[in-house]
Amino acid sequence: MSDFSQEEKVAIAAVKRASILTSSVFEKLVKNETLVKGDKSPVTVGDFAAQAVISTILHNAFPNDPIVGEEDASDLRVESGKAMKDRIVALANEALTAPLTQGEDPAWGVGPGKERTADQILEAIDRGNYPGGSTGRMWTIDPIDGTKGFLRGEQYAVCVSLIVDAKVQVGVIGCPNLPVDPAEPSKGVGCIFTAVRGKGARQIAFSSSSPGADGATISLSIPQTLELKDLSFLESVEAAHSSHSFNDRVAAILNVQQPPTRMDSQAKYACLARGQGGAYLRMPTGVGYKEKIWDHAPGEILVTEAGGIVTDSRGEPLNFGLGRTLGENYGVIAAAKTIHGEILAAVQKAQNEAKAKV
Ligand SMILES: Nc1ncnc2c1ncn2[C@@H]1O[C@H](COP(=O)(O)O)[C@@H](O)[C@H]1OP(=O)(O)O
Ligand SMILES: [Mg+2]
Ligand SMILES: [Mg+2]
Ligand SMILES: [Mg+2]
Repeated sequence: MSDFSQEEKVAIAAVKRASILTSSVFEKLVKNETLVKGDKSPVTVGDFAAQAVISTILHNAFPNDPIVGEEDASDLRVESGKAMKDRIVALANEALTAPLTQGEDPAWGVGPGKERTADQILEAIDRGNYPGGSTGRMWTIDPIDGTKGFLRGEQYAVCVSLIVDAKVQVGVIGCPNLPVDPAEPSKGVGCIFTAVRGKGARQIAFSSSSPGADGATISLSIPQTLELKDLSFLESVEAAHSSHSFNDRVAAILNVQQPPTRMDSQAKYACLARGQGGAYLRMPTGVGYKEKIWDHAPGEILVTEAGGIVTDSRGEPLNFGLGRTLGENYGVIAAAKTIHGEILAAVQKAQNEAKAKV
């Protein structure tokens, strides 16, 4: 059985190249480079180009593995999408052809001379159309998680995971805008979080030449001594994505004294894994939205490997084998092992109160 070290290495390289791309796109993003998708959410040239880069690298390294990616290229295949398509092809090629860095293998389809045609870039984006399921290997890609945070210049994440028989085995999350050291934000931003099942979770600073090379890699573990009153719930910035008022009620039940920490994207899972906040609560707003597997698979393994527990509000593990979504939305509760049970009980109490009101 594979120890998944090669998969982790490839995923880190893919996330790093895509993160450099998205950072540079933000600096140059112009108004006509964002579209609104059918579900009203925004998508930028950065989302499409980053998915093309990650999909190309994964496909070169593991040609038989299917991919569940957030984006598809249909809006780029029509005449009105031509200008965006040209820009995306240029951005993806810039990222794919950048010089090799330590540990990268030209067989992954990267390095000078590895330009792709426009058709190959669109094909790479559309390779993310796998419907998911409960058996076999599959990768997930969320090229920009928290696109609204990205557009505000705040937190977003570049997210990749490998799922085998419905269980996440590898998760990698790039956070280009996240301080490397939360205690000293002036020290610089940009980190990659990575976890392999049974092998722990680590943070690697972007500035590091390669994992472990220069002391910029740290092992992550969630402190198990945090008291409930000192929690600061990690929650979405966007009130439409998870219920702020429900979290306020849970905080009151637990006598939490700190205000919540609002942040976009799976950076919330990453911060929890390195000891910030103490818990991540994501309860549905009641509009029937189904959570996507690419929005939780990397975060689930990262927090679990750092010594936390991730469940839904029934206390069940998240089910990554139901297709592209997690199925009916029972919310997400992630916290240190020592306090997860108490938070879960408070969530269920708040749910019962809400039910009694209707
Ligand atoms: N109504 C919704 N409820 C929950 N999550 C949503 C909803 N609409 C979009 N999302 C997704 O929530 C994630 C961001 O969560 P957060 O707000 O915590 O950063 C994104 O993947 C976003 O999708 P999208 O990528 O299409 O924007
Ligand atoms: Mg999106
Ligand atoms: Mg997302
Ligand atoms: Mg996204």
